[in-house]
Amino acid sequence: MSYRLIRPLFFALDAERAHNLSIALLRMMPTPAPLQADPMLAQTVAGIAFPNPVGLAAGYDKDGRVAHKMHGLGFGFAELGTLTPLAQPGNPQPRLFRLVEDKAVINRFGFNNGGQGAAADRIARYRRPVGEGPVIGINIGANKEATAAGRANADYATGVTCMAPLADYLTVNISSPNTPGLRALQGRAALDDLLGAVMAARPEGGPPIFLKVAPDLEPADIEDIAAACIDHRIDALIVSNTTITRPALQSVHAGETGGLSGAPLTDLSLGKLRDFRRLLGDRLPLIGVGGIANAEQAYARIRAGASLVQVYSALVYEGPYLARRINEGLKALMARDGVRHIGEVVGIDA
Ligand SMILES: Cc1cc2nc3c(=O)[nH]c(=O)nc-3n(C[C@H](O)[C@H](O)[C@H](O)COP(=O)(O)O)c2cc1C
Repeated sequence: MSYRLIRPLFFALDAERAHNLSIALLRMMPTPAPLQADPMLAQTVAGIAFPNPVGLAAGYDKDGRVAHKMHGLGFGFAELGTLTPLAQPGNPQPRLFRLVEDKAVINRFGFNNGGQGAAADRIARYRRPVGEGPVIGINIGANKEATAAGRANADYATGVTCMAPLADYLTVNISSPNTPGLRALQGRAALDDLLGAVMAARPEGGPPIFLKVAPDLEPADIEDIAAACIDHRIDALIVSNTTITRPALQSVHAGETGGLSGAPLTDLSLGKLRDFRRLLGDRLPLIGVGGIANAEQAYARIRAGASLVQVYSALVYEGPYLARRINEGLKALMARDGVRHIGEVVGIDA
């Protein structure tokens, strides 16, 4: 059935209920056969073979309930989480808002999740050895109390130890705006301590470590983060999380507190990706996320320096087959430009 017909039913529900319904529907879907690598789109990034460059961004499947089904919708990889060591309820509802006129979302979930232990048991049931199943990233964060008490680093180290055996890659998320104090970890001294703790916790032969940053960064922050990533041998940088800024918005929910994502984030995220690419060249793979809703935007992000892209908010507006459409569209754009493999255009417009 076309998503255009079902969308009004979802939009009639409160946004968090609609989200939970979509997860419930995916859980009922049989586990799909492995996705074949697409010869034009497949790439190896940070040592991982990605069948195509379009991934599911963190936050949709916080507890790892459906990450192993997303390749059935055309996603080349799925990032689950953010998971914290201990379960926590997150902020009071309502905490998720659709800004329909703006094709945007505001959320202030605050890392609601069932904790890493429960998720680890669940993921272990569907996890396949590297190369035999879907590419799964696990995004880790710190509990609210630990962050408030200045013990966030220990939580990240715990996350690495607990989740490394189950992940193709781990993402250190220091960029959610809904845990007070979390984004302060992006400062140079704090980041050095954090990344030191994370890399020390990574087991021998463990998965690559990615770092996910906010779009609300000054040029000096960007320089510090880039330098810290190189110093600590981070494997890839994800740019970006949601913004706490409010570009001109139409929707009645524009004034809600939280992180803004979707269409109003496109240019901001693209700009920050360019800034990182300018500093880093091809020394560190970049993953572009923020306001990507079609193949043209994905292609622009890749040409600006992203080896891979991720989407979340646009799924709300465009439906579950968005990844498949972006991949088809990417191939059409590449054929138009005489490009035979996606790797040829990474950073070509940087
Ligand atoms: C409802 C919602 C929840 C999110 N939760 C997380 C999260 O737990 N961890 C994280 O790293 N990013 C989270 N994000 C951020 C997304 O992964 C992504 O970086 C951001 O939304 C920009 O992409 P988009 O414009 O395609 O949505 C969340 C986004 C939304 C909309």
